[in-house]
Amino acid sequence: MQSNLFNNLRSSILIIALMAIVSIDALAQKKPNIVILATGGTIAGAGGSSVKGQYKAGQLPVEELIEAVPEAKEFANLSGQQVANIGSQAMNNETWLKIAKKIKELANDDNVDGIVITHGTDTMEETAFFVDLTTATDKPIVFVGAMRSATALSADGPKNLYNAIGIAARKDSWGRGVLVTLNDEIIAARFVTKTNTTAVNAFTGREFGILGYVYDAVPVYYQRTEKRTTAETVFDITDRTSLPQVDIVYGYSNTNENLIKTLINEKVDGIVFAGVGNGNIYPTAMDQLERAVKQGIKVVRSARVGSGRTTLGAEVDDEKYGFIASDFLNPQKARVLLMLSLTKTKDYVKIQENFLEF
Ligand SMILES: NC(=O)C[C@H](N)C(=O)O
Repeated sequence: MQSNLFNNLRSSILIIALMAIVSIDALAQKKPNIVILATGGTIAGAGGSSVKGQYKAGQLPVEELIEAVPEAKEFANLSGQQVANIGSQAMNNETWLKIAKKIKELANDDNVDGIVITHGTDTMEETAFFVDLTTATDKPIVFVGAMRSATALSADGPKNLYNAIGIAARKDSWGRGVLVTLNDEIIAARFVTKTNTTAVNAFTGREFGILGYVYDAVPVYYQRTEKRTTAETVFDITDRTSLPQVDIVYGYSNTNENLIKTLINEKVDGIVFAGVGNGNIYPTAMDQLERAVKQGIKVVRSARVGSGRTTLGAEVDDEKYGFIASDFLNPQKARVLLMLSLTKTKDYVKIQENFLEF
């Protein structure tokens, strides 16, 4: 009698244990839900010939991009949403806000484990940095593009997308800020920049390199950025319908100061000067930038050089003129940070702090 009771108890414990193991196993095998947000670009581009360079960006819908990587369904549940279908040379504030708001919504959705954004490469670094600074989440957000159109011979888009989905699907990618992947490399949105007009290895992180590689959709990381990204951001665009007007003026020998006069007349909110060398400025342009600051326009000194730091108060006395030094941000990225800074403050000291922290 007693041994019967003991046997019953033993078999029920066994059944419960077995059920627990089965459900833990099912949980472990649960595929992550990855959303692909498509915005256009060469990755969705199509042309008349597979061997001629001519094509049009932003032609294929997101469903076709997903159909090109059926292998990714082995490790992720995929769904797609079309936010835009443009060449990224046509990217604007309105679409930035649309993309950033959509990403924020998905990041707050418990059913979403990672987000992949297909985007043209021309302005990818700007959109990726904008999203990096406006999405408070630890979930993986991965930008991906291609240098060859979807109809080109040896198109790089499908492999890049397959890798991007793999990056977004892995727990290891959480809390690393917005990531960009092309050509098997993973680069932080904060540092990534396009440095080649046509090559498949068009992107680099300059002196900060890559965060890791992605082999057959499995990311391997070697470092992380110390800069404040995603979860550590202070910027929020949820309620915004527009952004401050910030323009870039390119520096060169004999810079035409009328370009700056025009911006002053237009009452822009900020000017990024892509200076020569360490952000240096032609004398008559300097006079106009001084005038701009006096009229309440925020001026950031960056550099046209392509690498290196634009340092505070080296050949230009920034404190005297109220200029902000861009540190390691290139002009187009300095523009993004100045725009977002201006949504929070007009204090140039605080804006300078942002350029050292973000
Ligand atoms: N490779 C590319 O994606 C270039 C294209 N013009 C774009 O930015 O949309």
